[in-house]
Amino acid sequence: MYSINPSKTDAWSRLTQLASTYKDLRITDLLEENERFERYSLTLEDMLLDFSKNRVNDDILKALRDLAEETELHAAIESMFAGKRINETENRAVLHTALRNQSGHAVYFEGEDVMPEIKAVLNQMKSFADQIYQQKWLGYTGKPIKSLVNIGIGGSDLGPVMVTEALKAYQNRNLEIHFVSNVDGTHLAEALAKCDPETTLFFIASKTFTTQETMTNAHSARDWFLTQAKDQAAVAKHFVALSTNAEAVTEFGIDPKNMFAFWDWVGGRYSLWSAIGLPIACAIGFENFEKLLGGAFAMDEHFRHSMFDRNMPVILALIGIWNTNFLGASSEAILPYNQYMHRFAAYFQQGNMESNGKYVSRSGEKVNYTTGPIIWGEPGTNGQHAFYQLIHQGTHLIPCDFIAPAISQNPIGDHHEKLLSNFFAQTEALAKGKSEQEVLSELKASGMSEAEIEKVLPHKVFEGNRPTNSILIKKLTPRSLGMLIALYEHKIFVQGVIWNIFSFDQWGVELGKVLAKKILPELSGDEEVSSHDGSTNGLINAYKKMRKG
Ligand SMILES: O=P(O)(O)OC[C@H]1O[C@H](O)[C@H](O)[C@@H](O)[C@@H]1O
Repeated sequence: MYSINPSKTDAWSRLTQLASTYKDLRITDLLEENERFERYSLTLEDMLLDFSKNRVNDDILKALRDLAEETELHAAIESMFAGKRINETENRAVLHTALRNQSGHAVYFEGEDVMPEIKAVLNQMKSFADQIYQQKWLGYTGKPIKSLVNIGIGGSDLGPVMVTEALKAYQNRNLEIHFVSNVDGTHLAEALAKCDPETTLFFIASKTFTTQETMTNAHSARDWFLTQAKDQAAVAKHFVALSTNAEAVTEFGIDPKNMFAFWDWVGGRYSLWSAIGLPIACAIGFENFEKLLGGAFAMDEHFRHSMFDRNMPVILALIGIWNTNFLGASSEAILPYNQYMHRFAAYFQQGNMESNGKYVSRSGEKVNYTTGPIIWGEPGTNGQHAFYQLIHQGTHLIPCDFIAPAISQNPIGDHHEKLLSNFFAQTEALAKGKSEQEVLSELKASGMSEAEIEKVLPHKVFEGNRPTNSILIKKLTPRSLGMLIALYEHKIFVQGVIWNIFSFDQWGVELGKVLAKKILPELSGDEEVSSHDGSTNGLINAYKKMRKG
């Protein structure tokens, strides 16, 4: 892939100038512009993206689009969809979009259409998911499966957890689903305490089938199962594997018939669309899983074919770049006003931070600009009572995405109106703030003394001018969720292209893994350890003393 330093482009110089020309741009003034909302919002099906509450105007947006042109975003998009090996440091293509390609057209990788093998796995998933969803799959004693346990971590956990939680309204409630990711035995123990081996099905989800946490949990789960079942042959009815590594799956003892394959051109954090999505399909039914894929496909088409000025992922990405590189934001909050979406921010924490948390450019040099922001968030309104204080009055600029469905799946009294009134109020408050004059007249009207007013006044003033995007969807359905996820995936992709980094590798997670492997044998026995730095030796030796009880 080509390497273009964005900071050397004409657009970047212009954006730097614009940041100084427009340093006093106020969102409230911008919102006075004629038809700002109409011009600064986009719709796709039932999804509305309002980006009008940002510190951007037409000049800035134009320069941002020029930046996308100069960094050859068009070509990059085509390279991804065309199955080029854009993940260069792992020499892999990036084709999660093929997994949800419902166009009926071929997708080629190295001259071969990948769609037949994708369809074959989807069919295998369908027939399995149907049996689980309809509770026709029987365990070794003839009882139907009731508990589903997904054992996986990172991309083999966060996507399935986030989606099954988000789509709980579609779940077969006779099934219980548990997710075990942490190698902390507590995670497995607590899940197994709710399960009966006769009616439990384990999904061992690992792209590589070598991840320490997952394999440890998988072996312990199998031991737990066999303690009761006592028959190796029973494993076939209770363990399935979701992986790219057929050899390791067979070695673990899972029947190849019970393996659901995917391919090395599916990145872990982009894998919920693949066999990794099997627990989702089992929980909500395969038809709903297909609708999820369909929503993502609709966003893929929009992303691939829309002009940059009408392109939701591109707009979100460009505004993010403006906030990060020209307004100095280092973090972004994702705030869904929907309790079902409580793992959405955590999911995109991995999506963003593993993808764009890189300081080395595509040509191998250290970058001279900021790349991926820190991503975090919690559902509204809970966050309002926890961390919004800092977003409103802290010293950091934290651009926020607010997401909400118009229709609740649980319409109780006026809960939803109350929820939505907070959703609208927060973006308004963040933009507008509260001036000294407003606070002053309020305090005067309350009858407060001059001295008291002087004391509290500065604390009650809100500068405002905090940028937000609002995403409204009609209802949280498999389709709209699919669209939303793909929207953020493509935003991350666009930003990685412009920042000139490789978004699809994750070498940064390796070092700690390697060191942990080295330390593990040192933890057995009571001998003092001296092979590390003073702090690490001290900690290990203190641990050895403490564990004696
Ligand atoms: O699916 P697996 O091969 O078990 O990998 C699970 C996870 O672990 C790795 O360390 C990566 O950081 C993640 O991107 C990946 O999703």
